[in-house]
Amino acid sequence: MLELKGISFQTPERREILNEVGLRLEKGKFIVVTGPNGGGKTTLAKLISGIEKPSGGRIVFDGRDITDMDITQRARLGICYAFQQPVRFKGLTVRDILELAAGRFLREEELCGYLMEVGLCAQDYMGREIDASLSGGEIKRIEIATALAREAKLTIFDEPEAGIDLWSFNSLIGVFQALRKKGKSVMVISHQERILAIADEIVVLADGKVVRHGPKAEVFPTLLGEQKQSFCPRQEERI
Ligand SMILES: Nc1ncnc2c1ncn2[C@@H]1O[C@H](COP(=O)(O)OP(=O)(O)OP(=O)(O)O)[C@@H](O)[C@H]1O
Repeated sequence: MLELKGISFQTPERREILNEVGLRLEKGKFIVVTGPNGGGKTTLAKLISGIEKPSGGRIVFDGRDITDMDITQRARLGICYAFQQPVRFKGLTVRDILELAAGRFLREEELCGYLMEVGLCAQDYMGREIDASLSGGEIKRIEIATALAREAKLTIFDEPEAGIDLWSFNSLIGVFQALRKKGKSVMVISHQERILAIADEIVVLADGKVVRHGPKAEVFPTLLGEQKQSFCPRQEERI
């Protein structure tokens, strides 16, 4: 359903962030992208969602070349990106942003359903404004509920575990599993062992390249070994 063909990205200063990344994500799969800080994971997510444009390569989604499409066109095709740092929208309520995400009016039981999935009581939160009065964890959960309401074919979560407590973390795992059950594709950028453990596939991105990609059973054990050795993508160059 999603195919990245030789995707490269350079900064305006011509620093290479991604170098000919090739990747295939099948429908209904749960894929986790991991790797050292600064490896290019968020950049990859921005390229898929259309926030950034690649300096080389093509992106194909559901058989269509989307490389030149903007973020809105890609969202219409069913690509949703949940940000690492959720956005606060002054003046809009939780109900408003969930309805904006769904693209229609939502009945109370639907709102309840989305908010319950992230452990929030609809009665308490529906009318709340998305402003500084909400805690970081609440904002994060609302962002995840918004991603659910979009019912996108592909949802990309960037470090969704950041800043949420253990209880919410458990419901986050439930959210991923629910999406997979519905046949949706999910790409999660994460360093979290428990998220890696439920992946169908794991991609390791380091120094702008895919250094490993395969079924969880193959990649996960090697990853644990690498973490213990304090993984360094440039190790070979240093030897
Ligand atoms: N527009 C830009 N201009 C300059 N440098 C950039 C730009 N975008 C990304 N970078 C750099 O590219 C590298 C990769 O960034 P990216 O955010 O994709 O990494 P990441 O793998 O998501 O890291 P982390 O695990 O720390 O979130 C970083 O060194 C970052 O500073």
